Amino acid sequence: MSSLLVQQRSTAAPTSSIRLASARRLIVKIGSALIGDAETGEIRGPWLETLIEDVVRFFARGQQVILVTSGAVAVGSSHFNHLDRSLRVEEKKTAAAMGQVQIMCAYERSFRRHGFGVGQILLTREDIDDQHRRLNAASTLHQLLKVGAVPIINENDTTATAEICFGDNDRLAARVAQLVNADVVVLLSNVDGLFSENPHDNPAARLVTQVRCITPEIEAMAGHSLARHSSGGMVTKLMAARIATDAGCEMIIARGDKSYPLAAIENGGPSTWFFPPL
Ligand SMILES: Nc1ncnc2c1ncn2[C@@H]1O[C@H](COP(=O)(O)OP(=O)(O)O)[C@@H](O)[C@H]1O
Ligand SMILES: N[C@@H](CCC(=O)OP(=O)(O)O)C(=O)O
Repeated sequence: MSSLLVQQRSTAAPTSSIRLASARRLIVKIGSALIGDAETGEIRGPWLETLIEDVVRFFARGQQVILVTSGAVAVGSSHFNHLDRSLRVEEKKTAAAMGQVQIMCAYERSFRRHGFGVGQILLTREDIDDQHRRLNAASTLHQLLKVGAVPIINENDTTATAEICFGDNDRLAARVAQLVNADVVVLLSNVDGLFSENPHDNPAARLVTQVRCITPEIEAMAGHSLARHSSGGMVTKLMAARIATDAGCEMIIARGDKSYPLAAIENGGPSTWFFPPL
């Protein structure tokens, strides 16, 4: 791998802090494994509270944050624990319908403690592809921010079919960034960032800290996910990076499962930054 692509963690620290603090509008995407406990599917309430404290701190500095959250299926699947097999499509949709209420209640309760309201927006790819629907979604997002409410987006898993679904919230987050001219997309995941190969397959894989061009060499590093309720692995994260950076937006992949995940990035924790083409 080119040495240009792999840089030391220490050089990223001040940059991450300044870059995140100077973003006017950020999209923060939360992967399924962060919000729902992998075993029980229960919402990781104490962790969520620390994420919300991070987000509230960003708003206090005059920044705007839009959340894109996964986890409806992971959390709602606990209602199907009696089935000793993976869920069928219609069961997943049902799990999503139930889990979505649970995760939104948790977000709402947590933000309310800090004096913030929330607004739920459920989208499919059609909603973003169609100009009228896209403009309606954008208008609602802007209005929510205007009244000081935090927009919380997920894919509309109930109505999405194979033809019209994103299937993963990585690309949805990037398309939302494009829609609202965000400066940075943060994908909070279960790994430190993009590695030279899947670190679960090879513990010696190296973290790529900066990507300035998504070359075939970079694409070849990305594999799929083994996690039960996750969708795209690194493959869809790279697709998201292409969408975001082509729209002039920076993108970060970082591990989000520890407390205060955004502060961790600002403090120079490991991550991969993708930059728009020069
Ligand atoms: N090159 C790679 N670098 C890092 N992770 C990789 C890579 N290739 C595949 N993966 C897998 O992608 C997973 C992250 O994607 P995913 O499980 O879909 O997360 P999320 O639920 O946050 O979207 C990692 O846990 C890892 O198993
Ligand atoms: N819309 C689905 C999320 C699908 C998805 O992208 O999951 P993930 O790969 O964990 O971000 C849900 O809420 O369960």
